[in-house]
Amino acid sequence: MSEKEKVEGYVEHIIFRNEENGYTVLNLSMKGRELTCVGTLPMIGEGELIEASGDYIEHAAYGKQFRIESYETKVPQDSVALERYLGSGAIKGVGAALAARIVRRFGDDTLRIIEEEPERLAEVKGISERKAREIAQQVAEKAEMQNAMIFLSGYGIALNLGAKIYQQYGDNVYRILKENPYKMAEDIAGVGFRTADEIAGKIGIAVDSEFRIKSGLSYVLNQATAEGHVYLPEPVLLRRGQELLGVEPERMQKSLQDMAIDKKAVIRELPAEREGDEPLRIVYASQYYYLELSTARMLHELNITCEEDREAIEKRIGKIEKKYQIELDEMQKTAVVEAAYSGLMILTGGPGTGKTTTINAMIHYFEAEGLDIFLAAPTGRAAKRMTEATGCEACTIHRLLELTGNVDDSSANVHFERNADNPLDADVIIIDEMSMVDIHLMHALLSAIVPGTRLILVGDQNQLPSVGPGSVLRDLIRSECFPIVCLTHIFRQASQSDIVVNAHKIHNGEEVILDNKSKDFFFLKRYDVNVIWKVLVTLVSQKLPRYVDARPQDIQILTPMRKGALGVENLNQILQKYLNPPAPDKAERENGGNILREGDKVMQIRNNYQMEWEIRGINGIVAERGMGVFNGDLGMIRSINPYTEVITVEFEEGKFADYTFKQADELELAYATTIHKAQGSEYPAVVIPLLGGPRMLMTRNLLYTAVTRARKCVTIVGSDVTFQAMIGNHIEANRYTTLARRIREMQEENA
Ligand SMILES: Nc1ncnc2c1ncn2[C@@H]1O[C@H](COP(=O)(O)OP(=O)(O)OP(=O)(O)O)[C@@H](O)[C@H]1O
Repeated sequence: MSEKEKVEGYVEHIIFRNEENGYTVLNLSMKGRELTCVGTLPMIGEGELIEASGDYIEHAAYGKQFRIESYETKVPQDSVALERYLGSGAIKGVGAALAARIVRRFGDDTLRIIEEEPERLAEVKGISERKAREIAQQVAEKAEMQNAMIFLSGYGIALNLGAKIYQQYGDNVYRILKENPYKMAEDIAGVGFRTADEIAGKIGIAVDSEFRIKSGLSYVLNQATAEGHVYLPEPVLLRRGQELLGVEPERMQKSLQDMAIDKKAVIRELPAEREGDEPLRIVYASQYYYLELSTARMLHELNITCEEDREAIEKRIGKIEKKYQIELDEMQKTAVVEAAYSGLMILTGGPGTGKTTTINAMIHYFEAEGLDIFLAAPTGRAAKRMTEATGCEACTIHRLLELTGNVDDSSANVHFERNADNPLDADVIIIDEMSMVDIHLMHALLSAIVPGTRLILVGDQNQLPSVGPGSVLRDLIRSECFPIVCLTHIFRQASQSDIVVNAHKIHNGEEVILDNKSKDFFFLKRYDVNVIWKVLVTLVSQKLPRYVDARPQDIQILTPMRKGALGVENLNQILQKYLNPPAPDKAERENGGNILREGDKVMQIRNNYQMEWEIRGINGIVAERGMGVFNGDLGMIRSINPYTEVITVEFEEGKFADYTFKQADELELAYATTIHKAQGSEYPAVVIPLLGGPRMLMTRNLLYTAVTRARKCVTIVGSDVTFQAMIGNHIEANRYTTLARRIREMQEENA
């Protein structure tokens, strides 16, 4: 390895800094000479003196630069530099003028005074004794932090991570790292088991250390929830643990017991499936055990029967049918009766079986009773669809529960204003698209509902399960503890639609005829990726917009995967190239390796409840303002302004939202999206490229979800073999959950 070069100088100017990873470009002033340096220096401020080592590199555009690998800040020695350092903003409450006065008073002795006799700073006009102590403390803290960073970098910890670790532990950092670096995985966002394990390896923590095993097992349980499981069977946990840690199962079992004693894990037994077998031990990360348990308890409490006269209910339904000129079939009527009777009821059914019609009848029924009804769905798009279908305002469940604070994609760490202390003030709550609700959200929802409020849960249990852990809707149905109405009849209008008919066939594993005689279901057999790409472009840009009378951006390509030739990432590159190529009048912005360009179709990829939008009328006058752009919302980039660093996106209904360049990572090109992402959404026309893929992914369920996203037309482009294989592939990624069991236990206990 070549000898590292060393440079020393003052940070003259910070040219650029990426706040997320601390990557910084700065000008270093070195005895009259200036040098551009680059590197990870998250905490360095202008005016600070640093000694850095690294090497010189030649950048194609910017010329000679110094690449910093490691550095140390130094306290400046001469009074001019010291004045600069103190006044640079590095010390809170000391500006340039005050720094000048301090240095004028103490000259070259300034530093010694600050370190050894800080009370004397009060001799300077404008500095009280208290402030003198504060300044001294800050200087000392900076020095301590510097030492900690040097210590951490000794274990290969990058500076930005080091800063986070130091922020969390302060002076305890030395003790914690030497004793149990795995604690970091629990305490610090961005440090997982693997990072902690790597550091532990360098520190020399034993492979079979208790801390390591416990942290590893917690990590495995956590990973399992990311796959949708709520618990793991002990043998699965130990096997995965062994793969991760390289430790024998017997050794891990002991740690597992300790975790249970420490309430980090809960161990339970499931009765053996076959007589004579041992019961199966299962392990939960504690919070999930209690999530299920209290969800089951709250469901049980809501599950009451209202005192209503069946005949009177049916009479009222009759009146509604007359008034709204609908004729409900027997099952639909039963659903409305059950809804009137029950504290909690479930309505399920596939596409076109009349769920929406039934919801509408329920709404009319309860409205006629003078009851307050709230409607909600798990995603913004699903809520919008519910609003359109019912003519009543529906919102997201998060909004219903008045989410506050920071939102990430998981529902795990969010705070809701509506909860057990401040429950929802409604007589009836109807939730649509229940298949997308995970155990966290269900728990939060139930916490905000008091017995006496009717809860009606509507969904299609054959859609893909929720992204988050649990399979709530299915478990509720499986428990057989609640009134359920399952609609199965496909109504006349719906039965003329091959989308609906084929969706049911796919679900039942029946053969789908691909003769292209349909008006709304097409299959284009193509087996060459290059050809498929071309077909997709023509379909989206020319054929389908005409066929379904929609704009090209309303045609949605849905693909099973993110990676690969027909994955989201690649398809978006190709479609962008053809549908929205670069042009001199179209501004662009690079975003995480991709280009965002004026005219691009984009998707918001996380819920942002704080994002402001406005609907602009003629002449740009604002007609309406609001907040919130949601995961899955689709829009078009209308402008990119490099000077104000703003990207303006027009979402559906003419809602304009301004993104700063920093917020651009909430946007993704959306010519193609994954089928998973499209859950709960509908589009006029859907195009599905299919050409092989992993068997675990290419399931009947996935195809069913994709097909049922289309309102007017489905076109599948690719291999009929893959298509048929998907219909035949009924493996469902089984989720380890015990909600149904807990519900039944709750019912038995209270019987
Ligand atoms: N009782 C009924 N009599 C006649 N037609 C009906 C009846 N119920 C529903 N329909 C018709 O069947 C079609 C599908 O109904 P609806 O939209 O309520 O079903 P859905 O289950 O919500 O479907 P999807 O999940 O696909 O939105 C609609 O055209 C609707 O008008």
